[in-house]
Amino acid sequence: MPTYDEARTRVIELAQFAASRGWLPATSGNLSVRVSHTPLTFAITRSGADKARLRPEDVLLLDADMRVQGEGPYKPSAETTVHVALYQKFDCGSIVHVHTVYNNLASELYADRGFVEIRGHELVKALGHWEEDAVVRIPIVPNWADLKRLGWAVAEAAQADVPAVLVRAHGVYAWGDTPDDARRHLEAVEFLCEYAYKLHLARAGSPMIG
Ligand SMILES: CSCCC(=O)C(=O)COP(=O)(O)O
Ligand SMILES: [Zn+2]
Repeated sequence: MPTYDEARTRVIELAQFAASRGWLPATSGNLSVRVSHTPLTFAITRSGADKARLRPEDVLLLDADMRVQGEGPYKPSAETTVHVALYQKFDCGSIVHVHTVYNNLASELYADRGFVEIRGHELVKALGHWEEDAVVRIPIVPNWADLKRLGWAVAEAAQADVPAVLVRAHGVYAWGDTPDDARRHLEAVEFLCEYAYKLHLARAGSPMIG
């Protein structure tokens, strides 16, 4: 388990990676790394910070009741409720949340179905699915304005074998045992959302594509 200082550094590295891809526009997104299991503590970005330019003081140490440990002027992410709900459901070590055009488009396109389905695509291996002809369903939940409700909804929809949940017309939460795992899962889900959306367009434009 990392120390708070190490977890802060990992959070900043994750944010720099996501920002380099344009996945944290206009101060959106929040990122966290677990520091301890029992009791749960984790390092998470402060609310409203520009995640592309995080300073160490923009990453706060919190407990399971979302109380900031230590002194300081900053409030934790407004979406800390989702991080706590996921840490409590899974034994994961890191959670990343980003807003992108393709995860928004895929969530909107398949909102009524409640999931984005990926069939027989190589990149589902990055999500831990190595079986032949794997079918992976990434759940979609409504974008509840009540953030406690959003946290419950994401945790309820989250499946142990698919490390991501889409929030309709908002963004995606992805997680993993380590910050590197969370990052890999995020990259795979972003790729697959773009693929699912473009495949839908291609099929609509050309009945030859099955
Ligand atoms: C300007 S983005 C709206 C809030 C949001 O969805 C988000 O991810 C960032 O919220 P935070 O409180 O973590 O800064
Ligand atoms: Zn958000």
